[in-house]
Amino acid sequence: MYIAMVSAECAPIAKAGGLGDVVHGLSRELLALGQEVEVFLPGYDSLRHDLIEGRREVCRGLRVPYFDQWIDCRVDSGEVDGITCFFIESDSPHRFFQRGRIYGEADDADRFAFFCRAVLEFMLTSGRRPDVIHCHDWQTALVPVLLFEMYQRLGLTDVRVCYSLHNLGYQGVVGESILRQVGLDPARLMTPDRLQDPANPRAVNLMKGGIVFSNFVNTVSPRYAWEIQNTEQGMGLQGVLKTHDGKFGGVLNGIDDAVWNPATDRHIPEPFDAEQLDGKEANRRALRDYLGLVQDEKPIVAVVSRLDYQKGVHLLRFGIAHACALDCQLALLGAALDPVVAEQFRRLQEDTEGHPDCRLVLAYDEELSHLIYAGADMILIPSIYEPCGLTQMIAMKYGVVPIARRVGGLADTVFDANYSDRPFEERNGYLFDDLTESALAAAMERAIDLWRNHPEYFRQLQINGMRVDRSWGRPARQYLDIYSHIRVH
Ligand SMILES: Nc1ncnc2c1ncn2[C@@H]1O[C@H](COP(=O)(O)OP(=O)(O)O[C@H]2O[C@H](CO)[C@@H](O)[C@H](O)[C@H]2O)[C@@H](O)[C@H]1O
Repeated sequence: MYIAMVSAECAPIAKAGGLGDVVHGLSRELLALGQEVEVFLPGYDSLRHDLIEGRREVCRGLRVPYFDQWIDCRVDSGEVDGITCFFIESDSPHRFFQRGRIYGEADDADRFAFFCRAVLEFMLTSGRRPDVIHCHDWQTALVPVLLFEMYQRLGLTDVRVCYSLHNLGYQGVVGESILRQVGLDPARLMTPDRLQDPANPRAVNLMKGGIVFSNFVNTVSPRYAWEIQNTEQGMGLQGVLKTHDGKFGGVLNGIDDAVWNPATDRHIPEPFDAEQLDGKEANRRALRDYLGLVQDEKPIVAVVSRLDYQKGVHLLRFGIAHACALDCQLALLGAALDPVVAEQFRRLQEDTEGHPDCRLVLAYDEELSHLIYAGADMILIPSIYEPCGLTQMIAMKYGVVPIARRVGGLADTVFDANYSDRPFEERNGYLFDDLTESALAAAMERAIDLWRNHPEYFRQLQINGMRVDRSWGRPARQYLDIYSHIRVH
């Protein structure tokens, strides 16, 4: 089968968060299963060019319609970890993808709408006829709309679309001129059963369009699939997801075990695995040295997160203080896009400067994240909502015990040490329900108490988490079933 991944991110060359990991890990696994996979990305200037092999121009002067004009594009191809990627760059004063970063620009919707039209135009003119286009999140939601409203008639006849929702907090709600930009007719599409936003009848909801026009829609865990159909977590899209229930499901993400494997990880000083957990000790020491924490036998509580509303930033701030109050060591690695949140954490960083047991690194640093996972004992994940969450899965692979809120994919992967109905061998962390400081504090106290007073049980929790197969094998086969189900032949 020929699968075209269309995405705003692909790790490690263009990653802002978990979406990049998923596109990379799933594509690699599909290739390993003998499928033909190509990934289509914007040609950002911020791409990690050093990690792209054999980059070359494959198309110049691709005319992509834009309102009643067109913009010339250039398409390059290159290999990333054996995956063939195409990079679409616009040659116009808009400099859509020459902004030094992936997201956060005032015209993000225009940029990605343009990308959607450009990808289809490239497929059409280069003779590509994927069996399935797999799109991700709001940025690529216009692909199925354009395909069914326009490109099927132009020649992409038997192409079908699988659309994955990674985060309903970003739906792409914008003015209707976005439709005119890509050549679609607002009068036809601005209806309650198509692209009209459920809350604002004058606005377009791009994610809703992706849901309506795709052949199959999934989100990234079964629990989040249920939550977004049945609770406020749907953020206004509950109705449309219910309407399209027959083509909707949850597929739990995997993690790439070539990247996230403590036995082979090149970024950590001492390899270890579930059978040789003692190897973790050298990594704990290395982490303390790297961050300038004192070498003291205290539990290391970590945070590795985008510092975003979704991740429960107010509880993270409380958790940092509480870990210190409980005489633990604290290592935070986080980056904030929102200036208010960035300022809050910058102040916290200032306040904790020089503290022997507390270090906040406010940056995006992939390598340091490996060392933190390898050295930490526990990780805080107090998310307000969590479609799947890779952090807890990576952490557990490295013998880190998650302290997480019971939502979305966290509820599907973390099983409470004390209160789970699962056998002890499957329990691997601590959960809390209420979005309150006291609920987080109680879970932290249970975890820290076990670490201090029953180290042999704590070790067993670590091992339970490490033993679970979280590779892409199973999810990739589930996606293949979906693709086979929707493809034409
Ligand atoms: N400052 C930093 N430095 C280095 N690395 C950092 C970092 N901050 C975060 N990371 C890394 O980024 C990834 C985060 O993945 P998540 O799935 O937890 O979150 P995200 O919300 O971005 O993804 C969204 O999409 C994914 C994929 O579907 C869903 O799992 C998730 O629930 C949804 O919110 C992890 O690999 C983590 O190690």
